Amino acid sequence: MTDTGAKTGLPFMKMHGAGNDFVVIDSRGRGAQVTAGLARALGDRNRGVGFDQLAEITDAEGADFGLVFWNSDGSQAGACGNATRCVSDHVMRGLGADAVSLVTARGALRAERAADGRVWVNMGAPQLDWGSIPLAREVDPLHLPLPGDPVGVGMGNPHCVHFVPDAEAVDLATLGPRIEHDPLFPRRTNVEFAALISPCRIRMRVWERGTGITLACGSGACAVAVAAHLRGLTGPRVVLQADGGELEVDWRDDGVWLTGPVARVFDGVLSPEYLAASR
Ligand SMILES: N[C@H](CCC[C@H](N)C(=O)O)C(=O)O
Repeated sequence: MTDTGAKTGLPFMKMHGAGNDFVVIDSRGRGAQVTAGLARALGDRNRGVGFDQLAEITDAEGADFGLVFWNSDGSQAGACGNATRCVSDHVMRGLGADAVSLVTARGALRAERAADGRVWVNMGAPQLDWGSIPLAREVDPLHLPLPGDPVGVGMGNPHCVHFVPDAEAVDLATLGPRIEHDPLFPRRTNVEFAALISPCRIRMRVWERGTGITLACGSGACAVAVAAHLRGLTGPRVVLQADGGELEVDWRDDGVWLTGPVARVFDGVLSPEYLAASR
């Protein structure tokens, strides 16, 4: 019988990458455990555990593992760079390896441990055509027809990147949800505000679709780096200074590589009563 945690509860890990925080549930060998209802309940920072994303590790054919991502509003996300890095670190430790292959909604990805302990993931090529981002109609993603002349970038999930002189001066809590729900984005969007510090350093702040303001966003960092390079502001390699720490992005021929710190904070067990009430 599949273990659903009804008797013994459901183990989880709490992790973060540059303050972008995650609950991770390992469902390998027992089938999917997470529902939209459980994601919403667990995402509540008062009545659950609290997270920016919930990542569920699954079995995957032809790869070391699979990953499914949930936002705290119960919606799914096609990509999550920082959770991918955190979970890859955990799986590499288990395997005693310095590289792993994984599968997400985006397709096959690869992650590697760097000599300094940070974890790289190749997030794949950016999606730069309006249909794949996706946008509601055929417009130029490099100059979206919205206030502030933002750039649209898909990294397996949609991003709307604004370049501003001063990221601190942006009213993210007001603008973020307004742009997230703009009709130009049929699946809503993640929203970034970025200020150029130098040709290899950018200050960024992010409003995440389905979650709100977060301290960092890996796919968002990739989207900002891609947008900045396409606009001729930076080279292909850039450091992104998020609220919770630094991420580094290197846009190479084989994809957009993202690295940064990873941390496993604690392990816990969701009680059977909580699971019964939340699923
Ligand atoms: N924190 C994540 C991105 C979450 C994106 C999610 N909010 C979406 O709906 O696309 C990251 O490190 O890439």
